[in-house]
Amino acid sequence: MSFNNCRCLIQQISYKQDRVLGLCSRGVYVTKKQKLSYFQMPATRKVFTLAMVRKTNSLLLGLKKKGFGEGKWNGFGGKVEKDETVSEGAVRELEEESGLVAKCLRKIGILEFEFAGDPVLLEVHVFDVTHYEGEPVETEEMLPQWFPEDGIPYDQMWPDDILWYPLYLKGTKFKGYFLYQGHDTILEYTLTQVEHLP
Ligand SMILES: Nc1nc2c([nH]c(=O)n2[C@H]2C[C@H](O)[C@@H](COP(=O)(O)OP(=O)(O)OP(=O)(O)O)O2)c(=O)[nH]1
Repeated sequence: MSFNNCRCLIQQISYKQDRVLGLCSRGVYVTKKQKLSYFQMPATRKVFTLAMVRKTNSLLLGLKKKGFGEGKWNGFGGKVEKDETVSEGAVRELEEESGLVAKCLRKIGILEFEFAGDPVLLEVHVFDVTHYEGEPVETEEMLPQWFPEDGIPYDQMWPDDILWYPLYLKGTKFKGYFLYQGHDTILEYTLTQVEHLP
């Protein structure tokens, strides 16, 4: 375990006799005495998939009709279940949410999301899908629609999307970390191009 699991905002205040060292990304004030035990506590990690479906110069997005991310346009995906691999989860979620059956998946990114005050870290594996069978259909969760690559509705999407879509669209693999306050504000982030992904 390392201290990297916890990222501190520079917000130093005094707290009783002990000195508060920072406000952890999980929204908890950390004192010197608490530092070791708290910083060594890893976030609960949940693994998700996100399938990006593409054809020439167009991208298929779905309007999320309910649940997490409701009202936002996004790729298709969800939680990976215990008895499946990440790729199997990506294929299953894409079919459940859009009716499409992926014939070829290429992993293009890994994104991590934390929300201040929430101990859960979301690990999202992003896949490019250019070969598939079927036609997109509206499902309980998503309303699919094709968008031209130069007309992506970023103002109705997660705020991080406008940062990493350009890498995805030019075929660059990437890794990113985003710390959110609520669902609309990015407090801090890192985004890097990588050669290989696990
Ligand atoms: N583009 C984008 N996608 C995101 C972000 N954060 C985030 O979780 N996602 C993706 C990952 C998943 O594909 C999806 C969330 O999955 P979900 O909550 O719908 O999962 P699920 O269908 O298994 O959940 P459930 O409703 O069945 O409980 O949103 C983000 O900031 N940007």
